[in-house]
Amino acid sequence: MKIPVESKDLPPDFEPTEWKDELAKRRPEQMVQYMVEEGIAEVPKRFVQPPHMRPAVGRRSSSDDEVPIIDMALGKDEEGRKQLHADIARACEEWGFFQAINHGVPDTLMDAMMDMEKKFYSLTSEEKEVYKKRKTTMSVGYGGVYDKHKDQALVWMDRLTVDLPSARDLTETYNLVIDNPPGFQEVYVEYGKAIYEFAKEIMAIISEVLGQPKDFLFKKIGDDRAAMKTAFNYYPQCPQPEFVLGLPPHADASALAILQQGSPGLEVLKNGFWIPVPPCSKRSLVVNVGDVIQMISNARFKSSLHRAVVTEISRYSIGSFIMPHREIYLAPAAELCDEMNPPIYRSVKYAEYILEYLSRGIKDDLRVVDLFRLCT
Ligand SMILES: O=C(O)CCC(=O)C(=O)O
Ligand SMILES: [Fe+2]
Repeated sequence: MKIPVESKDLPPDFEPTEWKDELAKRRPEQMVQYMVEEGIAEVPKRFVQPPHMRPAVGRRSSSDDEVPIIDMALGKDEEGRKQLHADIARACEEWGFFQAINHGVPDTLMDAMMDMEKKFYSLTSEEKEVYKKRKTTMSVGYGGVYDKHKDQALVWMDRLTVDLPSARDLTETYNLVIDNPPGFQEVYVEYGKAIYEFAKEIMAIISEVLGQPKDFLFKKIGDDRAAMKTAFNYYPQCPQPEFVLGLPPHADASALAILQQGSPGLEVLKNGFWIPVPPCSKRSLVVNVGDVIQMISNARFKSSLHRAVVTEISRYSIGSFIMPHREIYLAPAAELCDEMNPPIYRSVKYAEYILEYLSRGIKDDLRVVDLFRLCT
């Protein structure tokens, strides 16, 4: 199979995009996987979360309220489609999250991608380090995340991020090609396309739920200039999981996120409690609304805070983010606003939004969308 876009060195006058700060180029010995393989018995101080951030705080104990599970196969006939629309509307309004089953992404492709992720993390440190040195235009590469804010604890996670060449502005040709482990890129090209198609289907349904044509949301994020990147997250086993977080509470800056998880670890905040979202079947996909859809829908659909906790067992997840083109202006859609429902956000260029998102870190309760709220 042909790999569509080659990795190249960047020209000397190249201006990196705003996403460049998302992945931190940690030294090899600072990678979580490396530390764990060296056999540490205690979590280094830089990774210890302050008491109010630790995983046990605010975790829901009873289990009466669960993230909705939505059967995409309902959409096959007219009656079922109405039900599917109603289920997705409710999930996006109340939770901003749902788990999808019968979503159409082939089982074999999901398994193959997860196997490739595991193979990637089984490479030697030297082999993985190659991907820190390759230059790219987006936040793609290999490293840690959220390292920029010195007053915040480091996260117990290593990440490899790639982007889907067929879903991006082709003027940006410096994407990361993974040539080791062999076959990774080929599997990703197929997997990424299938996930992207699924995400477009969800956006079409959300558009119809909003009373708009199917391509409404996709057009709002730039049509063929929209992008998708995929993060291969690795949360190595932790000797003291009660002190750390794999990912601290955050809302996604994308339009949608689609997550494949190998084992439990994801939690979503609802009514002040952290609610675990374990995979509801071996190949379910978690779908969540990001800040972009919250803004376009004028907050009808919620981009909810979520986090990843770690355990004594290693965990892998694969998160794909559908994002507007950087030049797109985000704002509540005029079609969805009127006198009774005036826009609550001002318009902002997506590139500017990302700069804000990355400069804030995750220290406090501030939601980036709130920075663009209009005073009423
Ligand atoms: O791995 C997970 O469970 C969560 C990943 C996530 O929220 C993210 O990558 O933004
Ligand atoms: Fe997330």
